[in-house]
Amino acid sequence: MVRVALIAHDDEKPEMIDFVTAYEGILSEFDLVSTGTTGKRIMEETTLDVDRKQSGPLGGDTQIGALVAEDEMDAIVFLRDPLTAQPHEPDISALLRICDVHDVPMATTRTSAEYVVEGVAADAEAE
Ligand SMILES: O=C(CO)COP(=O)(O)O
Repeated sequence: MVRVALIAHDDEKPEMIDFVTAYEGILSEFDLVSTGTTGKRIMEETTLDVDRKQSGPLGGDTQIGALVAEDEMDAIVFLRDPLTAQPHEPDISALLRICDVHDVPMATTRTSAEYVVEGVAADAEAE
């Protein structure tokens, strides 16, 4: 099963909902994990089921980073707000870094999210 994390900062949550709605068919085949508020929104507004971790500022990015470190994630969609400083910036940087260390693809924009999700779906299909 393909394992994908879905994370969005507040300004990007509408974009995340739009993205997961458009890709609901593909994403419904995946094991999904999310930070707290993003996951709540996704479950309220789509039929997708996600494993909700803590909200980002309370450690959700760190929990997802731990899954990456344990080789339990195949891809991350992280729609970051590039224009607003976050109180938990060190946690966000740590998640980016651990994805680099383990070569786990991370998409930080809508278009890159489409490529990454389509790519991991195609890989799964080929296996
Ligand atoms: O802050 C976040 C990621 O850094 C997202 O957290 P929430 O999904 O709980 O809003």
